Amino acid sequence: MSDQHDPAPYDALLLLSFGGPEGPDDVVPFLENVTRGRGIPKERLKEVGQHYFLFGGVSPINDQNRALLDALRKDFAQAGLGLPVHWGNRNWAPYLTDTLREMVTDGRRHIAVLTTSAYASYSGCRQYRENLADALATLEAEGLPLPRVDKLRHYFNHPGFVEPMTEGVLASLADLDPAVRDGAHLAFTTHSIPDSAADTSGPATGHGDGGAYVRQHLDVARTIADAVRERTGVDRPWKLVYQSRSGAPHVPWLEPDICDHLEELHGAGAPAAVMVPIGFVSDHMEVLYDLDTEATAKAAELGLPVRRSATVGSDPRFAAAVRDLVLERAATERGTRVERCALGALGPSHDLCPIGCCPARTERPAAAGADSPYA
Ligand SMILES: CC1=C(CCC(=O)O)c2cc3nc(cc4[nH]c(cc5[nH]c(cc1n2)c(C)c5CCC(=O)O)c(CCC(=O)O)c4C)C(CCC(=O)O)=C3C
Ligand SMILES: [Fe+2]
Repeated sequence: MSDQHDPAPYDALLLLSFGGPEGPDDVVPFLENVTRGRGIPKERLKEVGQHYFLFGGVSPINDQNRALLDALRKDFAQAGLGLPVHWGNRNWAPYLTDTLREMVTDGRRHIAVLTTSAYASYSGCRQYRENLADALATLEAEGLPLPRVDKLRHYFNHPGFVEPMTEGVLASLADLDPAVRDGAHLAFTTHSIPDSAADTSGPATGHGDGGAYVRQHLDVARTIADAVRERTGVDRPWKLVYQSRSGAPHVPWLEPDICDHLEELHGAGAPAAVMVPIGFVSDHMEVLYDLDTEATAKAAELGLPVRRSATVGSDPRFAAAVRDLVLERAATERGTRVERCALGALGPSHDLCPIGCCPARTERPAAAGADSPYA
């Protein structure tokens, strides 16, 4: 971890997230926000709406972000870091534009941004950068001073993100019947995205073959599988699989789906499986419905014992990792050399997305990258 304690030049941290409905009346407008201009079939929207209604129209994601905010504030205070932490979303209140306006009105001028997506991809990275550009354009039109916004690097391989998940897998294994524990397979899971989006994820130099999105997930999966093998003395088979597919059926998305994978494992005689949601930062609806409800029901139907391991959520080690990322980037911005923590084989990700990183289908302004129209 970085031993610097100076957040300068930053005067605030912005937690930038997805947002979710907080009651039944929010569900349809939320889904309209998410899918505007994205060509999602009506049938899929109806189905996803039902997932939310099953939980009273409330996504857990907002409370999980509130808990993360608390954890970050507590961690920063304990470390003597006088950095205010704010929160804004892409798709629901508190909206990013409103939060950024408030921050600027309060005098914030150089803001570090943490997104609740740890990996490269259009949805997890550039789209947030586009949201930042849109918000800056609004403030500009309102005649407000523009802050500089710096997006913190992808943290998929930061020990504060990976290690709590490794412990989660160990806990899930311990929770399985000893008779099936050693034979349990590890099914690492993440959000499916279109093949085309995966292939163009990350810097242009690494495009093709699933791009940075797949490579980064494979690296985390291997790191966790290796650590679990070392800690348990058992070498378990593992695979990276996908969930939460949407889009039109004729468009190829990353496969296999977790449910198909469970079926295949069962067919091949696997005695049990642990589903490890490495693609997600908290137990939001994609975890609660797609894994804990749908995939778990599928496993029960098959008679395959499964457990779903924990996401980092507001784990204090994750909060400390965020502090490390802020201080690391602050030191870099000041021109100081600094240690950049990373597990696995890929090394620390870039600070500034290069031109052509995770391109959009239709090019739009994106902030906090080499192609940003803002300083
Ligand atoms: C890579 C990725 C992440 C992980 C990174 C990250 O965390 O950012 C993620 C997270 C999330 N996705 C979420 C919800 C939804 N995603 C949708 C649709 C889509 N996601 C996509 C990708 C991702 N999504 C894509 C390519 C689409 C197709 C439409 C498009 O190209 O934009 C839809 C529309 C209906 C549907 O088709 O499912 C919904 C409702 C929630 C909130 C959950 C809650 O409420 O608790 C979260 C955290
Ligand atoms: Fe999504």
